[in-house]
Amino acid sequence: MAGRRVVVFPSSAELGPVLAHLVTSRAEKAIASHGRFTLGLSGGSLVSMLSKELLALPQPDCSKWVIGFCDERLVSFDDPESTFGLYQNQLFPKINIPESGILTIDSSLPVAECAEDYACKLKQVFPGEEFPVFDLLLLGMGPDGHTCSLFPGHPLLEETKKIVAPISDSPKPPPQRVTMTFPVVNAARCVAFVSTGGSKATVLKEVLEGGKASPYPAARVAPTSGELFWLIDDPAAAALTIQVERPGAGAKL
Ligand SMILES: O=C(O)[C@H](O)[C@@H](O)[C@H](O)[C@H](O)COP(=O)(O)O
Repeated sequence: MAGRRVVVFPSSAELGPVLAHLVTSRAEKAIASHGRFTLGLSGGSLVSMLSKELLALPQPDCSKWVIGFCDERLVSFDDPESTFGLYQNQLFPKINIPESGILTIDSSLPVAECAEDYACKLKQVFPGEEFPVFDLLLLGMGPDGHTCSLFPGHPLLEETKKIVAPISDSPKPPPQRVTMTFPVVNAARCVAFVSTGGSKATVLKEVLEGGKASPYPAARVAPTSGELFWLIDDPAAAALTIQVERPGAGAKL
């Protein structure tokens, strides 16, 4: 791992622009080095924060972006629970990303087939790679320490072969989902968690300070050779005793 950076902001208002800059700077770097930018998105509060902040920037050229989903709920795209549906409402039509650059699940399939179908789509985009190497994955963390749809104590935490796995007993509804597995998450060139709010403070302390024995899935995110950022706000950081970065206005990561 290139080293973990825990970066604390007073609130989402200061965090958001730094997140947007992280995305566009990693996009520029990736396109310059290998001609495209592969980005994995998560749901939750990230959707509105990222959409708002990216749209506030001078329009980035997204024609060479390829977007996938770190996890997705098995519901139709017009269901308010669909992560793709939320981004489709708030972001995608407003940036110049080609439709072919958005890798969606086929929610009409049964969950196991849906996971296989999504894995095939990823393999086509990352031919020849045992595990897809995304340029940037944006992750959230639930108050139970889950990330993607990888929940505490679930057998999927031990998955080492599949790149995408089905889950039909998600403790958080909706129960049927597909999720990237840890080998994919940890193969990424850069992973950034975005976690805000006081409800995260206790679990965040366990995840960041609990060492290797931590039972929380988010603590297992440790890119093999990529960067790892935790972008958090003061309420989420309230219980931390480790050293953190507190960037000033206009900071760039
Ligand atoms: O599929 C889901 O259930 C959500 O996407 C979930 O995994 C989310 O990423 C975390 O709960 C963090 O959400 P917040 O950032 O909104 O706290």
